Amino acid sequence: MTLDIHLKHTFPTFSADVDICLPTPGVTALFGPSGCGKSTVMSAVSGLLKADEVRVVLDGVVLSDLHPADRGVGVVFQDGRLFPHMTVDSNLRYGMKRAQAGPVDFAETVELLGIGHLLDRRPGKLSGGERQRVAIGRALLRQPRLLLMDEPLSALDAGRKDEILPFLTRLHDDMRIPMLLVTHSIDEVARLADTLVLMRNGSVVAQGPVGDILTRADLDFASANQAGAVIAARIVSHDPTRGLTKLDAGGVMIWIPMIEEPPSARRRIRVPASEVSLALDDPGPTSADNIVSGVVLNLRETPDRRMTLVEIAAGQARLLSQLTPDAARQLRLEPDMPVKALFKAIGVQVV
Ligand SMILES: Nc1ncnc2c1ncn2[C@@H]1O[C@H](COP(=O)(O)OP(=O)(O)OP(=O)(O)O)[C@@H](O)[C@H]1O
Repeated sequence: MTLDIHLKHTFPTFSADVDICLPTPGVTALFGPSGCGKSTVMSAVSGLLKADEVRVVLDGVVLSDLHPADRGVGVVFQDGRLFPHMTVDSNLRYGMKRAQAGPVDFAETVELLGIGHLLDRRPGKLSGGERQRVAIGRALLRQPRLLLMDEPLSALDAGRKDEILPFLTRLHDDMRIPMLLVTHSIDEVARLADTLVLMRNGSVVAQGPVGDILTRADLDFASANQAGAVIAARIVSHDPTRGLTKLDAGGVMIWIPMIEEPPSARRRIRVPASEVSLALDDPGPTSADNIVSGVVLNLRETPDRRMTLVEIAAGQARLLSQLTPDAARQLRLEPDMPVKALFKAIGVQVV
């Protein structure tokens, strides 16, 4: 099943020409610099923007042929936009009035978002994080076919983000509603998205599974020090004596600092490129808890020539290593070369 978006639109100083095909359900992140057209895509999908040319097809239903109110698209904005004169409970129920019957249940949503204790309050008496959770709840209770979230966390400080991210992760895991998420944060992408669409100047530069796109050495994440592998992993076992947990990440065994999750639990990990060193042979005693055998897929020097990015295939996983160009020359790296990727357990982020 897919969500297909075809969009052409020209503003006086900007044009968008976008073709996106996404798997559904799942979370897709639209990512790119300010002004590249992310919100324009969202507005065209919701029908808020009457685009010059637009076709949006969700699982065979041509949404763009429908009136915006009939599209079944839920939208969550940066600032929540709750009705200030209504309690949280009435804000939530407002969404339900126009909704068709659907799988989203009031009690479950309240529980999922942790807002049960807020039902009698008005939005003015909520924190930013609480307000955003209510806004997400209201959008969900409309039983949307598709949920659009335009920088839902960007108005919040780090503490509030940490408060709400686990709820979004649960949304991702528990609800099977396809979601489009605009974000500037690679951390949010790594935590929440399955698919990543990278935009620049009104067009799509790359789209595909998050793990594939973030490890591509030819994209610009590296310049911003944001490059790294995102890998779906399964917990294999714990080693309490070493204080480490072993994960199976696409057939590659990776050690991380011990976490309290039962074996078989699934977690995503992110291995930043800056954490990964390379060697040609087994390095002997080292502080790297992980020594992963792989093969160089490709390498690229960044335009400012300050670093070389090396993409490595290891099992089903892709790793990315960020080296100085000098180190890459010393190793005489080239595609198809076998290498060892070295990184510490504490360098791996569990997201
Ligand atoms: N209604 C409009 N009229 C004229 N120009 C517009 C309009 N809406 C957006 N634009 C222009 O289109 C371009 C893309 O805007 P858009 O909001 O889609 O970018 P964005 O990637 O979402 O940016 P940001 O990350 O800053 O939110 C910008 O140059 C913006 O000025």
